[in-house]
Amino acid sequence: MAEFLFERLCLIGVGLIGSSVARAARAKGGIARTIVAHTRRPETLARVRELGFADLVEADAGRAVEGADCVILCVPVGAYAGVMRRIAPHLAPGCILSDAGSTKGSVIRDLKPLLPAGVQLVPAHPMAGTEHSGPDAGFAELFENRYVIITPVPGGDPAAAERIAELWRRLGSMVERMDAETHDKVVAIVSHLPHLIAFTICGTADDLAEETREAVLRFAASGFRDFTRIASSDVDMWRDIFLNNRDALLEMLARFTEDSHALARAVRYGQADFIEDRIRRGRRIRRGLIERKQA
Ligand SMILES: NC(=O)C1=CN([C@@H]2O[C@H](COP(=O)(O)OP(=O)(O)OC[C@H]3O[C@@H](n4cnc5c(N)ncnc54)[C@H](O)[C@@H]3O)[C@@H](O)[C@H]2O)C=CC1
Ligand SMILES: O=C(O)C(=O)Cc1ccc(O)cc1
Repeated sequence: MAEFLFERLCLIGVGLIGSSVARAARAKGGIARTIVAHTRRPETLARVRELGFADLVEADAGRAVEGADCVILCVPVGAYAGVMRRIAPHLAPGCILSDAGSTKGSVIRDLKPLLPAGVQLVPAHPMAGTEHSGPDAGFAELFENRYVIITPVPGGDPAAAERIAELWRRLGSMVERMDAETHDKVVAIVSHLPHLIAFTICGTADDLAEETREAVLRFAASGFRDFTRIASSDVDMWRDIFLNNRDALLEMLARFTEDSHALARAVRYGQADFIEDRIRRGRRIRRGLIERKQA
């Protein structure tokens, strides 16, 4: 067996996710002989050097990917096409190009047409994260016991997909395979819609505080506080997710809106059974997650 899974692992973007991959790869060992990190901004470059989770830090994206046998894009999904145009001429034949983006249909749409011959695309999405961003926010244990969804591209090399699966297993994750369309629907309901609701409810409460000139937010109880954690997430990342998972997100929002109207109707007409049933369902789902150690 080879000493390392990859000789040269290049991370394009080393915020929460990219820096956690680097930290976890270092901590686990045997994953990459050399870790190269690319960041655009000079301040981040200096900070990444200081943090020391990469062997090489490179300001030029093209130079960063040269000679890499695995490149992982860890930037907001709206930046993919631009990044790909810069790196494509420098990708080595035999290289595996993967990513950590939260949408998958758009990633395949933006990367596949620019893929050089001999480079394999293996899109992936770690279902792990926090509301924090930037290279200081990452930690080696982030992917431990969390799912990673791989969405292999039609006609892609199964051996390349297996190497990316192996990478994530070695970082501590459980790997599932899914087509991109199913992935986008699943994450629209479990991740993207909850964020949309959190951003919205915070705005609604803020408007109310202004209107009543009362400190509504000062008395925020724990339910609201939980929403504010989610709503404090990174602006660029979430703008790009919403714009790049538009259809699935709008479909889930329409279903949610219908269901919330049904509950509103039950409240209006005093239908206690209906209300109780909805609350019980929520409790059941939470219990299920706790039993599976996902909450
Ligand atoms: N934050 C989270 O909880 C999770 C995020 N993801 C996905 O992972 C990716 C990275 O997210 P995070 O690490 O959380 O974001 P982050 O904001 O912590 O890091 C992103 C990094 O990319 C850099 N960047 C942005 N545009 C760039 C460009 N055009 N060229 C080069 N660098 C650029 C930023 O300066 C930043 O350092 C995103 O696609 C996101 O959707 C996936 C799972 C969880
Ligand atoms: O912090 C949270 O609650 C998250 O939901 C983290 C997260 C954000 C984006 C993803 O694509 C996956 C996980």
